[in-house]
Amino acid sequence: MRRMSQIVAIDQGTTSTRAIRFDRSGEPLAIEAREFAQAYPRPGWVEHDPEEIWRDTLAVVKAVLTPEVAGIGITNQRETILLWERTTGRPLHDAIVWQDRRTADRCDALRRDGIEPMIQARTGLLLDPYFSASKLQWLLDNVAGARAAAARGELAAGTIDSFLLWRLTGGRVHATDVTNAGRTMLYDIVKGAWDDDLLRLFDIPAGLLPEVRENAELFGETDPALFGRAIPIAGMAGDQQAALIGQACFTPGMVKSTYGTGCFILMHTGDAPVLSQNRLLATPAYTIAGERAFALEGSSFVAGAAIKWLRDRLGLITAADETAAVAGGVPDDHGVWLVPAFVGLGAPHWRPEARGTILGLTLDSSAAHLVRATLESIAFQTSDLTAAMRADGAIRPAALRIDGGMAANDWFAQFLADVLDVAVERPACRETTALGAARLAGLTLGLWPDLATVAQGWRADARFEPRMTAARRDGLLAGWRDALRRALA
Ligand SMILES: Nc1ncnc2c1ncn2[C@@H]1O[C@H](COP(=O)(O)OP(=O)(O)O)[C@@H](O)[C@H]1O
Ligand SMILES: O=P(O)(O)OC[C@H](O)CO
Repeated sequence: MRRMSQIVAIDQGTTSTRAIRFDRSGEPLAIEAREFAQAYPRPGWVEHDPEEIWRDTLAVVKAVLTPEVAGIGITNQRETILLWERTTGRPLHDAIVWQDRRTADRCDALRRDGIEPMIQARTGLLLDPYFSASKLQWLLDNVAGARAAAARGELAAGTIDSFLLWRLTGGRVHATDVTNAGRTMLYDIVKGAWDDDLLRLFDIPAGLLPEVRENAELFGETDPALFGRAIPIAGMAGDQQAALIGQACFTPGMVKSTYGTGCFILMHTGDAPVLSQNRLLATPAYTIAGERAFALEGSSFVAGAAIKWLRDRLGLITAADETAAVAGGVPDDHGVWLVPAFVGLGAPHWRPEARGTILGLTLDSSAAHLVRATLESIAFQTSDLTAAMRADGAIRPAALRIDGGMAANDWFAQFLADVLDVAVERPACRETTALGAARLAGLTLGLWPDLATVAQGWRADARFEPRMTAARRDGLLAGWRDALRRALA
């Protein structure tokens, strides 16, 4: 019999569902991906069809699965929430996606009631429709029959990890992990438990929620009817925390930034949460073998989504990877500024009502200037987040480790290093999020003995040193602040 020494990671992201098979050295051997539909039923609303996500998950896992696979790790877009029937597994409604702003008024009302300090102290989060709690309350209040069925104990709620785990185990396991629980706004990250006061505040019956587990443990086994055998599901984490693990940021002060649909920068802060004074989030980074780690997070909602918008809505490019050459083909942005507040602004502003803004157009502004301004804006947003981290006491990191779809863009990576005045490193394995989920499952199954061994497996393939003059950097950042002020006005 061949040795089972490979792991399949399921990476259920905002725009695609992927499965990647990794070998014992953390090398990706096979990858299968499916893009899926984004539904925008009203302005500011974003939904996903859970059945489509499930079909894609099955298809991508089947495409990469071999007899050598010892286990599965799951990582997922965070906060996105749904309700399903316990008996049939049938979702009651489309999943409400993390970008969805429909509960902005509810969050405003709670802020006016002075609830935010209590929420921050317990959950590390700030009052914003981004998190799951107000979305779950919306589902219970607006889907016909949902509240009554929940009261009868007929429903389960969960983030996408939890839904996939339920389906993969044939409806036997209703669990989540500490990183996903930490994004619901219903979980006390210090006590490590669902919070009764928050459940009451959002009117959510405790019986709806999954059991919360550590990140590297046996969550269950796949229903043999799905893949022909029972495969252990041995690791789980939200995608940004999985990327932190895939980037081997295991010691306080290490920092990674992921540029997928949005941009999420996480700094390891050790074994206790650091509550931000500068509108960042404190969030569980991972719990492994009883050891808890926390992170300080800056979340901005739009990164690659802006590139997708240039391609799909404006038609200025035909493929995302054209943007590097287009931006590099003009000497500067020609005074064009874009503030990518397409779904409001996340950290450190938290303004759900803000909308995208373009400034500084003249008759000789070109498509290339707008493409360049879009890439620049994503680096400027990162700069605002690292400035907030410094204001919270973080020391300047030795380097910023980047990943996600946009990290492939050399022009962007160089501009980011220039604007931050920090070296930017890109790992050899670009599928960092999936690698993190694979590492978790491999730790459970004994493929890797500990985090130190995992850290030895991290390699950079490119390093971008800052080379912009301070005067130019300061000028650009002053221009960005002015554009932001106008977008927020
Ligand atoms: N070379 C590139 N330059 C800029 N953006 C890119 C490039 N390649 C991919 N992207 C963007 O990255 C995003 C996809 O990244 P990915 O990490 O797969 O996202 P997600 O996990 O959120 O679905 C897309 O929005 C795409 O527009
Ligand atoms: O789909 P991504 O990779 O942009 O990640 C989404 C985040 O988890 C949202 O919090």
